[in-house]
Amino acid sequence: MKIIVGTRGSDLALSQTKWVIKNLRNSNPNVEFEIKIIKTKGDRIQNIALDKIGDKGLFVKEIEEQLLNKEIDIAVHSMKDMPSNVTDGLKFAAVPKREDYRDVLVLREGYKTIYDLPRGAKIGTGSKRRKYQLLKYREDLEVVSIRGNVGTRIRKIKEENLDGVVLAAAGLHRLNIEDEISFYIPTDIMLPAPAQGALAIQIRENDESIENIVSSIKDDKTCIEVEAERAFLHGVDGGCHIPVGAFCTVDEDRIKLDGLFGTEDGSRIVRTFVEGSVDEAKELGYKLADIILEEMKPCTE
Ligand SMILES: NCc1[nH]cc(CCC(=O)O)c1CC(=O)O
Repeated sequence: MKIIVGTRGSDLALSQTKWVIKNLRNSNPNVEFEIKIIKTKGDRIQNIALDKIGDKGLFVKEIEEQLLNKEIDIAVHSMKDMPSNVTDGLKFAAVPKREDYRDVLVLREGYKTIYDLPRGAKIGTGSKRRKYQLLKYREDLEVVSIRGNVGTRIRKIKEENLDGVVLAAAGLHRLNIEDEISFYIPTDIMLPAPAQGALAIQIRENDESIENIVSSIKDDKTCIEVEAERAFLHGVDGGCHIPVGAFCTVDEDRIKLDGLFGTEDGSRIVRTFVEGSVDEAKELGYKLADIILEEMKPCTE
């Protein structure tokens, strides 16, 4: 049996796809895997800020089409890039073990932590979630909008004379460039994006044989975390034009889910949490969304 695995062509996308295939091979030694690189709209448009393109699933649409057309059998994405509405005819197979969930700072030479940054330091990020949480913590910082894949964003520290950039730890770990990380931002300062560090393995809805193969690399704890965080994302109807963060921790049979949601201009940001049983991960995500939306109400009416 041969399985065609579709992915974007960025270094990060390829390294995570190879990681998935390596793990699938271990538990399915008789299956052959082949990588197919697919270019998406998000890869083609490089010069516009993501929140200005305003298109959910910018990095996934072309890949999903090939999955539906059976040109590929599996698609590997970063779960945090996946829109909260699932596409008809497709589903996510079991989620494998999550990488580091945290956001990190990559700083220019001379700075080691967020506490070293001088007044007015220039930090690059294209994400409103990162921007408004940074400013909430340190309103003197200057946040500069940047885009591009991980390597490009790190190069921009020198090219655009920044003091640092915010990135996901998971990306740097997967690219084996964790040496670049200066500082892991604690979650009380910065809540990660829903499902940050987790992978999405997407398959056709009724493809049982592929589903069985993929389920061999399922991680139960990650599945619970992702379920809760993405239910929250769905509940607030978040996309990349709005600041949304979520982070679930599992402790035996209990879970705690932190959520953050704000207005597009960052004038209001609400962060709170709920706790409950691991059996109600999804319900807790929606419950937290309701609580936060209720708290936001006075300013939207
Ligand atoms: N938005 C792009 C993107 N999608 C997934 C990751 C990192 C890996 C992950 O979170 O799974 C990144 C880069 C980043 O945010 O620094």
